[in-house]
Amino acid sequence: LENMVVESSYDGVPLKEEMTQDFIDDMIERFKTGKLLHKKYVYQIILKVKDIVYNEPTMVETHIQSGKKLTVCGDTHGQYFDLLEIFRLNGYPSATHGYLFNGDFVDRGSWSSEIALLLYAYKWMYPSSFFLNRGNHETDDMNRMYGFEGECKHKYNERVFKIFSESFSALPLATLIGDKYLTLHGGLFSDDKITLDDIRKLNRHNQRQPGQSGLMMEMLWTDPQPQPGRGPSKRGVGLQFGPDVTKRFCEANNLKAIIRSHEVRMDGYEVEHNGHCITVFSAPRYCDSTENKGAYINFDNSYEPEYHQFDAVPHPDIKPMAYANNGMM
Ligand SMILES: O=C(O)c1nn[nH]c1-c1ccccc1
Ligand SMILES: [Mn+2]
Ligand SMILES: [Mn+2]
Ligand SMILES: [Mn+2]
Repeated sequence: LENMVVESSYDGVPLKEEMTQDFIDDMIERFKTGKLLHKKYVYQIILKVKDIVYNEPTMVETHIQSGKKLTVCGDTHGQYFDLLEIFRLNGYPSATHGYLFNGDFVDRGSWSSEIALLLYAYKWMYPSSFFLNRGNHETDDMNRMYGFEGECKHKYNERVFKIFSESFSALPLATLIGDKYLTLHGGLFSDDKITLDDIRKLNRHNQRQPGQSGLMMEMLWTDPQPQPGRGPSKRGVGLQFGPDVTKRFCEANNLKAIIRSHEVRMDGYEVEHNGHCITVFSAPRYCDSTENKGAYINFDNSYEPEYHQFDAVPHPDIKPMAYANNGMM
């Protein structure tokens, strides 16, 4: 990596030892116009963020200091122009304005590498106020089927996908906000006795992919249901959990609510389970087809959720799944 040379013909801002606002600003514009980053910088960003997130706990804990803000976003699914719309409406990430992206950054939408690299650049720039939870689409099986692997190979090369995959396996699985809100991509568990400590103690590094059972799979795959108790998942993996499951979990762990994503909501968000289960989804007009809004949630140190909805914005004429290989390899 060190001895890779960036040709003098490369027209982008250089990246040296540290991430800079200039590099990020230039990157945002390059991606808007269909340009790529130099592979040297792509490797550098992914490997740096893999190192940062690898050393974070499986459940990251953060508190919001007075005068600061934290915005929680859900699935973005490669919809780069809609991600920029969030920043345009709500403010770009900064030292006083943190963001938490709650999984499913990639797949489906055809600007997945742009989203992943921009989120990673911000994680490098603001490692203690910019947070990333792993989603079920930060996994090899989904990336093979739903476009991210094909997009990486088309725009960069196979090695870029491989190191993205390694970085996804290093991502935390949950982030606790102010000891009050547990954020995770999917939802709760088949076992009522699971506590925050069990999540803290989960060693995510000895299991790269979530598999078909266990705590990691359930955190990335489960969905809420209106009926009490537990039910079968419509997805063929995981389960559905009812309002009583959520109530017991929040009471046992002194939480106000869980904040999860993983499912489209027509309003971009939905407060369910008597307020103890919040779904936030940030990919408006999902896959250019569902007429859903996107949403994000702003918190300050009052820890009162402030819900914001937003609409999809125009994007260059590249369809969703443009680089998917329809499962053939
Ligand atoms: O791609 C999606 O919509 C999605 N987002 N989270 N999980 C899924 C999904 C899609 C197909 C099959 C199973 C899960
Ligand atoms: Mn605390
Ligand atoms: Mn999703
Ligand atoms: Mn998902």
